[in-house]
Amino acid sequence: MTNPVFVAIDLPDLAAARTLAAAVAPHVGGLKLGLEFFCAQGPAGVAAMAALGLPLFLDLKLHDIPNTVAGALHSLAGLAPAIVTVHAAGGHAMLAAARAAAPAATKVVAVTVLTSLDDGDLSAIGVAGGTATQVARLAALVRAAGLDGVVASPHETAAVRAAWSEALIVVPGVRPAGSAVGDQKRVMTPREARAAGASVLVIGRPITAAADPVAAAAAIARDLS
Ligand SMILES: O=C(O)c1cc(=O)[nH]c(=O)n1[C@@H]1O[C@H](COP(=O)(O)O)[C@@H](O)[C@H]1O
Repeated sequence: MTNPVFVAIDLPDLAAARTLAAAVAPHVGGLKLGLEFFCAQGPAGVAAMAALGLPLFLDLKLHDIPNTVAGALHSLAGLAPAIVTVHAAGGHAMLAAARAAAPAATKVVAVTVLTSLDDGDLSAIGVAGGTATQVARLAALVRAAGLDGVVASPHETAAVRAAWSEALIVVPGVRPAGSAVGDQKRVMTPREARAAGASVLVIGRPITAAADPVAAAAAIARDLS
């Protein structure tokens, strides 16, 4: 079975990112590059990381009017990432435009409710009903717009899987027992998240901030095998 872990290389420096990614590569299934790396290194940096040969998840969480999101995806097309992210809250037209603009081989997934938010945070931005209800609502919207899947926390993964069996469910908020939760609010262990139905586990600091990142990645891979 393929390793479901995409390690989040949240670093601004290309040399450091390459060194870390190359070291943990034997123990992960892919690399995730997000805003910290992209804002510092841009598409050229992404291409340099792609040269390491692992599947690449480009997490830019695009959220704008449909024309702009489509344009951003056209601009990224040469990178041909395995997965890209947009925000589900951008609405049906934006989601459909994103899918249409991305290369066919790129999976487009939409972030539902960030794993750093809880029910109180949602209420503070005017969303009533809690995280589970909001994730279910947005996952249905994402599916109707023709996307490949969603980003959701481990807490909502089983419900999304039950409602949408073929979805690519990308799951951050993953914490091996004993690792610091940090700014994440809806978390589970790697095994629990996979058992709930996750397709991809996004894991950053429990690997990258560990005293021994290679040992941390290897331990997670062993635990999942
Ligand atoms: O889209 C994401 O990858 C994402 C969505 C979400 O709701 N929560 C979330 O943490 N992420 C990303 O997943 C990674 C989690 O990193 P750690 O908290 O260090 O494991 C970060 O790169 C976040 O940008």
